[in-house]
Amino acid sequence: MKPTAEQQCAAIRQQLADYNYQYYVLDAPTVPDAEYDRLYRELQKLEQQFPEFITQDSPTQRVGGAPLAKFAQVQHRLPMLSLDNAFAAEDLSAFSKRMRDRLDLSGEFSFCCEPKLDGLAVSIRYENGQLVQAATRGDGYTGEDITSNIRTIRAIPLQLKGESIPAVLEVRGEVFMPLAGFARLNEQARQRGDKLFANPRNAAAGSLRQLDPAITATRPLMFYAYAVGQVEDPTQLLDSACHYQRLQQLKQWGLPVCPEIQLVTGESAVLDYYQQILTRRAELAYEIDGVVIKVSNLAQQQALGFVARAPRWAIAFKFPAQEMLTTLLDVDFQVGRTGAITPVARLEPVSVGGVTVSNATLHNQDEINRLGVQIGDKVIIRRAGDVIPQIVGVVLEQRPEHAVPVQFPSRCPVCQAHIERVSGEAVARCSGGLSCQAQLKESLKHFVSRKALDIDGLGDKLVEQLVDHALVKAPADIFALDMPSLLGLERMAEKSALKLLQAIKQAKTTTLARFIYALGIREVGEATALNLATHFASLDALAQASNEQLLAVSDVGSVVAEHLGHFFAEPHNQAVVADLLAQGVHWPAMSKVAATEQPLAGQTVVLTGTLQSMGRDEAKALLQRLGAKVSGSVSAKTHVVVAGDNAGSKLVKANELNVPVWDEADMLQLFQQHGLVDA
Ligand SMILES: NC(=O)c1ccc[n+]([C@@H]2O[C@H](COP(=O)([O-])OP(=O)(O)OC[C@H]3O[C@@H](n4cnc5c(N)ncnc54)[C@H](O)[C@@H]3O)[C@@H](O)[C@H]2O)c1
Ligand SMILES: [Zn+2]
Repeated sequence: MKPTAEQQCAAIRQQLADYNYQYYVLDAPTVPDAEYDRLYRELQKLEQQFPEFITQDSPTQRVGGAPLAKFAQVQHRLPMLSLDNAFAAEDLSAFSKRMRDRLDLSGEFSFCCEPKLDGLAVSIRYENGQLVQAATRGDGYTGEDITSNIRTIRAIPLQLKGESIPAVLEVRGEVFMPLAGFARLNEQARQRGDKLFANPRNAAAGSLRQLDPAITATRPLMFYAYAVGQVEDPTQLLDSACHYQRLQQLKQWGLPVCPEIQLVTGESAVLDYYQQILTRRAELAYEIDGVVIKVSNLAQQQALGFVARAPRWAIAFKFPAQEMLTTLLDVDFQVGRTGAITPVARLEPVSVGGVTVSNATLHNQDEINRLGVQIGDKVIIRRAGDVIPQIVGVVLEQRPEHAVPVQFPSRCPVCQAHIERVSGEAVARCSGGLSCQAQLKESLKHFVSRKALDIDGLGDKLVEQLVDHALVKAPADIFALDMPSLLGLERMAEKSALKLLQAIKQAKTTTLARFIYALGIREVGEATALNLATHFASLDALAQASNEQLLAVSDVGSVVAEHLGHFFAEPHNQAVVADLLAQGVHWPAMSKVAATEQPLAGQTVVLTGTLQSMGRDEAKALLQRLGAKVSGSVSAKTHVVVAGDNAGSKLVKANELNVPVWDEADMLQLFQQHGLVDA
């Protein structure tokens, strides 16, 4: 039987009450705000249709949650209310129209536009400029006494400064946790194996509502004031001000106020503000979930007054939610270049922060265990700023009966080799090496990439085809490719095959640094490869280097040294290298310059423009071997500027300052003289 409207209302109210309790009292919500908001709107709609079913305790009529008994209680002299929400421009026009009708006004409103900080509301009471009490919002009428905790937040003055401070001033604002602090706090918790905070709001609420203020003191909390509550002020300074001016006044008394706040006229300016803040959302140091639009004129505010749980003169214009609920459809296991197995969540596509998300990384087995996630679960996806989407939680209450635990494979899904997990490391790896097609493909993609051997026209798709057709089983096979084998591939015409063979031939001439990088040794990036090349000057010297010799290279620590040692000790890798050399891969010989032979010692050199014979980094490394300090900007202290093609302002500056200028040939000549490159 279909439930009646009254039963439906009751069921939603109960569900929202549970969510409220988890969110406000426990500081541990189980569903994203967007899910709460969806259900809330459903209730609002039902209640609009059937006003007879509205109850006093409906979440649409009340604010927040009951204060925790473990804190002393504080009665708010003026209630601390919530805000109505707008989700689209239409909601904003409706808001303006409602107010205009009520006030019988035809002109535009002055709106104070403020970021909607995602933290928790607090009230701070100053008497004669001294902080005497602080409280949470609680249920809007009664809050929790958190005075000692608030006193630990350095941004909040204990004593106001300046002139005409009211006898009593109740400041309202948001306590929140900046994103950097949130990331740090969670990283520490992860290292200790503790539970993580789902988002900065929960972290702020959980940190502030501690019985022990010493704990609060260690948490990176911040505060911005956004309103004035009760005032007793013989000078009546605040009475004649508008809301925006009041905030400016609070700032003068030493209270932090958000610098993004703006006073604007009319609705279209509000939309501009919304857009502008939305564009900059990811740049802000703290999380916001929208903007708050307030009528700034206090007489108008007064005339508009309040409804059940929110003022009529303000609205929260929400941004697209950064956390959404969706379903985990499956987990795939991807094999990376070094064999690392990464579980990837396949999700029911969902729009998060304005972008459709259908995959999210699950990192590793530890992460899966920590989340306790099962296939079929409802999961919370978070996508904040440019950070890749994450699964931050599971809604256990909504786990379906058919949910199945995620089975981490014991064999590589591609080559069936054993998966190894080094104790103390979170990563599991396929032990197949280059005999694993997945690792082979990723290694080859790396091998031919721009900063490695840089083979033009050998893109990812083609690499996969070459491996799938068994034309390439190791990097050296690339150099054995010929016309007939290439023409056997789909969509490969003679002309492009010819071009590709040409590019492959050209790539045989490379540099030692590129070659080392191309080998894909773990944690040996471009910069490290270059350092190794300049330091050892030959592949043999590098391959035979002892651990101590490796550690002597700048940028090489014990982990990298160990990876290098392992790599070159492995017969399989020795064969890969030998085959490449046998195929004619080569590079200009480099001789090690004796330490005494440093003709550029003590000189500052600036490189500018495009070089023809080598990259900027290579030139820099060679200059450094000759003793030069390579700098990025030209000054009177510069000894030489090396100008390649299209040199611009640095060359102009060098000429202005009479700094000697070399062209590329001058530099090459010096390198040749010292045997750094072939003549
Ligand atoms: N996930 C859950 O289970 C769950 C449960 C309950 C509530 N919630 C979330 O909380 C919302 C309701 O909470 P609420 O009543 O605190 O309302 P709200 O967060 O939507 O808006 C009111 C609050 O905004 C804050 N605020 C931030 N910047 C402000 C500014 N410049 N001026 C004025 N206020 C500012 C204040 O703390 C104020 O109390 C819901 O819409 C939902 O998103 C989620
Ligand atoms: Zn494998």
